[in-house]
Amino acid sequence: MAKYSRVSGSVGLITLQNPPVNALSAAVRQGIVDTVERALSDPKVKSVVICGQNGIFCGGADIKEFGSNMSGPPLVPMIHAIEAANKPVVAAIEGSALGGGLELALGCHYRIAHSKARLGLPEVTLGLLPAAGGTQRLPRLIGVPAALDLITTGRHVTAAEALQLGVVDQVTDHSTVDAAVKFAQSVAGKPLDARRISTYPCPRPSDLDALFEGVMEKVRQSARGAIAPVACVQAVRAAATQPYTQGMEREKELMATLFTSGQARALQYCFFAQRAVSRWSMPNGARWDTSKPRPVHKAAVIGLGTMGRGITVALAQTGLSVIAVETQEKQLMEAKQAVSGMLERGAKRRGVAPALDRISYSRDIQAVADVDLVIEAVFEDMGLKKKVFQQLASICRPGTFLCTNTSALDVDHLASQTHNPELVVGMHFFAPAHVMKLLEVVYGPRSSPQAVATAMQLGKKMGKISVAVGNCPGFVGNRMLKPYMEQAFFLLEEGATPELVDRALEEFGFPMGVFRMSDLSGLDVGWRVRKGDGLSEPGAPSGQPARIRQGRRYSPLGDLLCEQGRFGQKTGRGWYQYNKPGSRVARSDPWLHSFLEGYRARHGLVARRIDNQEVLERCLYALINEGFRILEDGIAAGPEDIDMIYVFGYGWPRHRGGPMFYAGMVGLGKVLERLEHYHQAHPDVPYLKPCSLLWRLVASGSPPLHKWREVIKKLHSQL
Ligand SMILES: CC/C=C/CC(=O)SCCNC(=O)CCNC(=O)[C@H](O)C(C)(C)COP(=O)(O)OP(=O)(O)OC[C@H]1O[C@@H](n2cnc3c(N)ncnc32)[C@H](O)[C@@H]1OP(=O)(O)O
Repeated sequence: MAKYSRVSGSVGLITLQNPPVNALSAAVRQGIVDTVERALSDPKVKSVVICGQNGIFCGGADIKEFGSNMSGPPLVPMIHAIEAANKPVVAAIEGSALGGGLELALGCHYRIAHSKARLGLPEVTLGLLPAAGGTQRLPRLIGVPAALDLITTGRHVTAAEALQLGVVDQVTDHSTVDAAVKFAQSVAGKPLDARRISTYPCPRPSDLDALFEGVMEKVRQSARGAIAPVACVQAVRAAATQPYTQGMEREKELMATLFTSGQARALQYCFFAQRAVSRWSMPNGARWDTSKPRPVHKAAVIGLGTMGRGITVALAQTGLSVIAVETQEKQLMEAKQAVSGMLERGAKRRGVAPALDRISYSRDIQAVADVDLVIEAVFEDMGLKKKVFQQLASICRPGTFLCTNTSALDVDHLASQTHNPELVVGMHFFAPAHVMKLLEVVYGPRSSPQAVATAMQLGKKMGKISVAVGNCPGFVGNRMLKPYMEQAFFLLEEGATPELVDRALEEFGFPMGVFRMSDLSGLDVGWRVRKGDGLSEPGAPSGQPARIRQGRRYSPLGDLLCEQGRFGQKTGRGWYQYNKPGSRVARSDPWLHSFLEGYRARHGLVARRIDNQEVLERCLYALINEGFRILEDGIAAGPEDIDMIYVFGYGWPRHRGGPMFYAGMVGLGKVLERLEHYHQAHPDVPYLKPCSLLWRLVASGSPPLHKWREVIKKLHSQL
């Protein structure tokens, strides 16, 4: 909808009305067409202002409409009609002007923005391109390199940057609508020919071919198989090389391919899933909308290793007072220096003052007595964590939330060390904690809804995508990683190389394959866990075959590498070799290849040819199968939670939507059939046995992902 009024005698004021972001739904587009026509035909109106209600200009096309048959007036002719108007039209931009919202503003003759407004063409993040003339008008207005940057990254710019680039004509700190109305009065009757961006020649850089080749190369590398960024470059190239009308044709043609693509569906799913995970629920019925978080002003971090330092930085940058505790003097000094450095670098990047004085450091754990919330981040050792929790229980004032940063340990067991287990939750950060967007908030059976709500809200304040999950070994992310890595090890035993497995996964879109990732995070991390689980020697009972543990197939390859001191990048050797310890450039290692050959020979294994499809099916379907088990167990409330954990924490390519979405795209029947096939071939691998929820979903006709919760509910009610 759009409201029309006449203000200051001669200005037609059109207000977009579609809360919460004034998205350009069919009704809004119809409203704009009608009100523009009305303003242009009213002889008393000399100029027009377009604004949005509730302090936001427009969040772009209505993404919810994309899946359905789009009705109502299309954007392109609507914007052309505005640009062609014989009365000046001014866009008054408050809040956001994004996507179709900015394209609408680019069709206006003038743009005035509030200093706090943000502008951008984020269509690429939804698997699309700005197809309402954005790829053709923006380069004509601000030049090809700047337009390429905004369109291929989708980044939002501040009003100040928009002014500097020439996207807007004026920035105000006061009422944008008042400023726009005044401005509209001042330009009434003035010639408009020079204000119609589509008529501008596109500035043609002298090194056009080199420029586009360079950008295309960069985009291909960072897009990891995403098609929209490539199409964006092609569309802008059309603006730079062809007349406007032909450029618009090219824009339309490219958009037609993107619009119906699986990647666009996946990315749009991610947009909504990212928001849906904040509406958490627990199996006991507690929910985000009925649980009130408690404010947290002062927090403490215990243990200043890599994780503790990152968490301290993230809390301080959020504006909290932080008490950072490390009992070892040397560690404390090193941590203080490292944290200050991280804060200073972050502040420099964001153009703000570093939050150094928000942190006080102490060697004495008693210093945390009066904080609202503690995050324990000591070494991943249950004995040590238990001791810390016992201390915290006696030091902290009543009501203090006690959180543990653990990647796999039993949160409930830690809660039992305190007098108030309802105040205990897990906060599983990902390294580096001040950079990575994911936070798993882990509730135990005794965690109170308020504790969960408080941790979720704190995560949000820290700029994290927080996902509430139940307590089980590995929670969601690491639990699903286990079958994925296990399959990768088995593939090596059967004839693959780390290079082959990694290449298949990287071509799928992961930034790093499983072995390069393992080298980066350190092979000793998994080794320690396997030792703790009694899997790796010497915990395993003597006399059992080397490749069987606890009655199932086991690959000791990772353990054998660790026994050789090959911990990955930090030792300069792992699944690959590196120039020196700490170096990041992985090189193929002939030693590893002959080690694998020797290993196979020792165990009577005959190497066979393994192709990309098998790598993907075995690694990914085993991981997905565990995802279904997690849903079945009620550890994650819905598939969106799992998908966002994988997209934000584990490098799952966003344009593939997350593992559960991907399973739906592949077809649940196909995933089931391939798992059955592999399980028949490897009956000693329980992770390959399709779980009952997958069977049930297939039996109920493979419903779309948004209907899975109904099937899960039914399954739970029958248990
Ligand atoms: C014909 C094809 C043409 C395509 C051109 C396009 O315009 S594509 C769309 C391009 N626009 C965007 O990508 C903007 C998406 N929105 C945002 O980035 C942000 O929502 C915002 C506008 C910056 C506001 O952020 P804020 O944090 O304040 O709010 P939320 O993100 O939580 O959003 C509030 C609710 O509004 C829903 N929503 C937001 N944008 C749209 C949209 N364009 N279409 C439909 N719905 C949108 C969002 O889902 C939230 O809804 P909830 O139900 O509360 O989750």
